[in-house]
Amino acid sequence: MTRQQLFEKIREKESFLCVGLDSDLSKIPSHLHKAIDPIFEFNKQIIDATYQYAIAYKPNLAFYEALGSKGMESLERTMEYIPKDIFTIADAKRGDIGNTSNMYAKAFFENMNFDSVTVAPYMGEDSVTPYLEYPRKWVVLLAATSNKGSFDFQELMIESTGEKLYEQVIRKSASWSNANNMMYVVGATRAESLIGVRALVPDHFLLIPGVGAQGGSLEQVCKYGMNKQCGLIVNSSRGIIYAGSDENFGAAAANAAKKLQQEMAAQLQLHLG
Ligand SMILES: O=C(O)c1cc(=O)[nH]c(=O)n1[C@@H]1O[C@H](COP(=O)(O)O)[C@@H](O)[C@H]1O
Repeated sequence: MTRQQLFEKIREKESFLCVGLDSDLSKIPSHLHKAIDPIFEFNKQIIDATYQYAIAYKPNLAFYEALGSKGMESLERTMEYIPKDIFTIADAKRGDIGNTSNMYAKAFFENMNFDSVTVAPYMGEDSVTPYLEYPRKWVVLLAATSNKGSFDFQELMIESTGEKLYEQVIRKSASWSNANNMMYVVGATRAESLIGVRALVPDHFLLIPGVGAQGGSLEQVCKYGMNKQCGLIVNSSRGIIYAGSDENFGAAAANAAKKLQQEMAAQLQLHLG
């Protein structure tokens, strides 16, 4: 999917909502355990319930890998089920030497047909560029993450440049070849960081996790992070998929997604008209 197609989808649906499929056997409603593939059954009903409000789905690989080959089958079925006009993010947070990254890129882009994959920048340019060689596919690079531990390294000041480490990550990676195929992760829990991020990458899309269960503010994220093409994909996982815990979980998820979508429509109106 191209940047323009993504923006058109956002306009059409008046939404920049990504539903995170962090689907956990211990949290899904108990009646689903009777199904042949409970995780797929759960995802299917979540997708049916939220599709009209969302522009993206983000399966978090940890939740599937934890279940071994059965989990990978659930993921494959889920990927087949997600409508083709929806942006997909493999939340895998990979990062390795170049020839291994080639294999990860093949796995996520060719084999599983994801539109994008989350990648950790710690190993530098040659660990990221293999993913960037795929036209219409995206790297979502971790920059300023939403968790408390993000302060351990990402906020460290680099004396020679006077910038924080995560700002260096963004500045440097934005100069790599095919960097147009890059998005950056910035946590909603640190919305004010978006001012500096936007100064570095005014046009790139940003993936913003951390609204909902982690308490980030959508309004603040839009105030500091929205650009002329919206430029934001805001994820909520637990706040949507576990909004309900019984047979009516689909309706509860739909309500939670609709509420966020309506807030997003108002923000799009406010900032883009
Ligand atoms: O890369 C991510 O998606 C991610 C980055 C980050 O900084 N913080 C973060 O929470 N995430 C992911 O976003 C999702 C957030 O889930 P909820 O807190 O339940 O909405 C999880 O799948 C996390 O792994």
